[in-house]
This record gives sequence, structure tokens and C-alpha cells, in this order.
Amino acid sequence: MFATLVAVLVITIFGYIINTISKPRNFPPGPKWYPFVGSSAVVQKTTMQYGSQWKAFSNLAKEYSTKALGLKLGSEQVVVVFGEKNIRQVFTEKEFEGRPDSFFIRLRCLGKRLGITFVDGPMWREHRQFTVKHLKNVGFGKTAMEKEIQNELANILEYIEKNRKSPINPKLILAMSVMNILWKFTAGERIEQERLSYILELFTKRSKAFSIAGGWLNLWPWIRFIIPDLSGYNLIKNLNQQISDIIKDAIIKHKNGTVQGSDFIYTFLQEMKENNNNFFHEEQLNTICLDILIAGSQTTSNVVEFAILCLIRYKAIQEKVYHEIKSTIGDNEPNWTDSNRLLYTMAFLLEVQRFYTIVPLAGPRRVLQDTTIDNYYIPKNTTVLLAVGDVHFDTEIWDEPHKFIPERFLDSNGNLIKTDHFYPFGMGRRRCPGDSLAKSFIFITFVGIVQKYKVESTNGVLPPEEPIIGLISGARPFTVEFIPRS
Ligand code: HEM
Repeated sequence: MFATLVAVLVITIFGYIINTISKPRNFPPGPKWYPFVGSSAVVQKTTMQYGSQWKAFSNLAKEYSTKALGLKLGSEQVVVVFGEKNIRQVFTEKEFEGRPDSFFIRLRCLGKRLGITFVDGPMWREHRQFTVKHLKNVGFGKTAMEKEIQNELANILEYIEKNRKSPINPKLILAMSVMNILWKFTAGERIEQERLSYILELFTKRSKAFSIAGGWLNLWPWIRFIIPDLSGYNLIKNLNQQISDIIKDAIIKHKNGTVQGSDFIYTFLQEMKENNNNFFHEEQLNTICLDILIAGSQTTSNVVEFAILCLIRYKAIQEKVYHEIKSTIGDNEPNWTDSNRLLYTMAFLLEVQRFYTIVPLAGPRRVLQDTTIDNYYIPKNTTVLLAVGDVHFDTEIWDEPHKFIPERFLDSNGNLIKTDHFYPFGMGRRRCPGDSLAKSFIFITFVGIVQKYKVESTNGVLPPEEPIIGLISGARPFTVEFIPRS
């Protein structure tokens, strides 16, 4: 009897192991799968070697001569797609519209499958539509939003003026401005300064500590009980707690009428009151606010920070940008309409977003039904990541992609070229809903700074060009000197 039990146990374990290391037939090529860890060890090793998970995937894809790389990270089957054809397929076809449901994602979403970014199906459709409509109504892409951005620009300029006797690291002030704008449209007010600095510090740590696939914590969620700090678990818990507290406070203020207006929380609470819609409840409101803050804050401020980095690395280009601004709008306060006239400046900002792709690895997506990419079989529920950063450096699309050349976005008459090979905000039905806010913030803030100051590296030492790539791309810490223009 005992021997039979042992035999059954051994066969079961053996069967389980065989199952975990067997690839589905015609699955995309990639490293070997080992019991329990899949191909995680190779991915970790390559990530250490190349400095980011995106670069690791790119190099593995080259090694296996494929544009669809098949992996297993822990127990999750993952396919990373490369090349414009495959990336457009995943961005636009319905079967790739899902989001995975993993431990890491639930942790990010306060323990539930809620919000917009990490849900799919009817819940995602309804809330994405509601949020996009609201953002448009309250002024995303309109004058009201522009006014808010101009107010934040005034704060940034005041900060620079007060502190410019010493070198300035632009990161914090830019991040604070974006957060304040996002919060104004979400909750109708700014966030208290001290709280905001602390949250931004946690955001930076989070972005560095995790890759898009969630790192160790996603592979082996139980490690949070053994190394809660080292695994990043405590960091995310703390961040969630801090942001949730702010959101909860805002909801209470809206309920007792302390804050009034037409912001997102107000509109959502109205919808809850007026329509008996099961999808609209406070936990969902909480998570959408979290989605907006997480998806919109560092992505946007990092672009302006990279733009400042490029100004100091390419001095002649800085002068060209400045002269265009000066000769076109003079000392007038910049607004989004000026983007139709400041074409070299626009080309510069587009080149910044190509050269430093903020989301080089987009997704994750969950495959909703069995499908194929490049004739490889992709089973339902596979996680798909899109190597957008590779398209932005593809030599078949761009001349000398590793050089910073704003002119590549201009034609021979100096007009902006509309390129289809550029995906900073993704495309298709999951395209970034915050792109108009991001574009306006980036343009107005950047023009406002260059209009008033020449930006130089501290003590003539150029900061490193290479970004830090975790969940998103960010500049390595650097300081600059702001010298007033006449
Ligand atoms: C330069 C700044 C930004 C960049 C580069 C960026 C990039 C992206 C990209 C590439 C996606 C698509 C992911 C996918 O296809 O799976 C996305 C989605 C998203 N973004 Fe942005 N984003 C930026 C700013 C913002 C802002 C300001 C907001 C907030 C208003 C925002 C909110 C979102 C949300 C909620 C999603 C998820 C949409 C969905 O799943 O349906 N983003 N973003």
C-alpha cells in the first residue's frame, strides 16, 4: 500500500515536471525550460549582462533568430514580439486585448482585479470609455488643461529662479508638477507637498526595482514571507498604502462636499448615485485613480527630463531650439497651438521620445484565444510583451538610429513628417488615453524652460547618456545649471 502511494506520488511529480518543461507544439523559439523556473534563470542572467529586461529579450531574440521569442517565466508562458509587423498585430488584433492576472498585477491593483490598466472584457470597455469621456470633458487637450499646465510651468520657473545658484536636479520638480496636474483633474486639488515628495520617492524605487514581468515576486510570490524588503513586496505595499490614503481622503472630501467641481471623483460618484450600475463602486474608483497616477506621472515627467539631458548633451541643437522659440513666440507664454509653428522644437521632442523610448517593452497583454504570430502557435492565456523600443532603433526604418538627429522628423521644407513607425503611446484600442495631456505638458513645460534659461551641465561634466530601464525608462540622476537668457 505504502509502495503504491509512493509510486503514485513519484509518477505525479514526474508528470508535473515533464508538463512544466514541455513547450506547446510550434511555440516560438527561445531558451530551454527547466522545472519550476522555466527560462527565468537565463533571462535573469541576460538581464544582468545587458542592464535591462528589454535589452535581454532583444539579445535572446537575436540569438534564436526570431521575431517572436518564446519563454517561460516561473509558470507563466510569455512571448515577446519584435518587428513592426508583429508589434502592430498585437496592438491592433482583438485576441491580444486581454491583460494577465498574476500575483504581481493584483498586488499593484490593491489586491483585486479592478481599474482600467489591468482588467479586460466588459469591465475594461465600460471604464475605459467612461474615463476617456470624462478626461475629454474636463479639459484634456483643451484650454482648461492648458491653464493648469501653464500654472505648473510658473511654479517650475519660480523653483528654478530660487535655486539656480546651486546645481539643480530637475527630476523632482517635474514629477511634482505632473502629479499635481493629474490630481487636479482627478480630485480637484493639488497634493500636499511633503506627502507628494515621499510618494515620488517610492515611485522611483518601484520603477527601478521591477521589470515589466514583475521580477522575483511574480515568479515566486511566497518569497514575500522570507525577504519582504528585498523582494520589493514591502515597497509596493507601502506605496499602495500611501496613494490609497490620498485617494480615500479625496473621496471623503467629495462625499461631504468639501471639494466641489467637475473632477473625475465627482463624476464617478454621481454615476454611482444616479445609475444602478454594478461596475461602478468605490473600490473601482480607488483603483482607477491609482491607474491614472501610476500610468501618467513618471512617464510624462521622464520625457521632459530626457529632453533637458539632450539639451546639455547637444549644445548646438539647444541653440537651434532656443532661436526658433525666441523668433516665433518671443516672450509670450507658450501654449499647445504654438506646436504648429515650433516645428524644429516638435521634431526635437519627437526625437527625444524615439531615442529614449519611455515604454520600451509595452504590455503585458493576455491572449484571449489560441492564435498565431509569424506562424508560431500562441496558446490562449499566454502573456505577450511588445518590444516597441526595438522598432524605434530598427535600421530598416531609421537612418543611423543610434544618433540623436531631430531633423529625421522634418521634410526638406522643414515641415513635420508624419511617421507610422513610431509608437511612444502604443496604438489600437489600448492606446494610451493620457497622450494629449502628456503631449501638452511636455511641450509647454519644455518650451517655457528653454525660453527663459540656457541649460548647461554642472562643471562641464556631461551626464551619462544611457538610461536606467526598469518598468519604464528614466534618466540617471544628473544636475544642471540654469543660466538666464539675457
Ligand atoms: C509620455 C507619457 C506617457 C507614455 C509614454 C505612455 C505610454 C503608454 C503606453 C505605451 C500605453 C499602452 C500599453 C499597452 O498597449 O498595453 C499606455 C497605456 C495607458 N496610459 Fe499612458 N503613457 C503616458 C502618459 C499617460 C498619462 C498622462 C496618463 C493619465 C491620464 C496615462 C494613462 C494610461 C492608462 C490608464 C493606460 C492603460 C490603457 C488601457 O489599458 O486601456 N498615460 N500608456
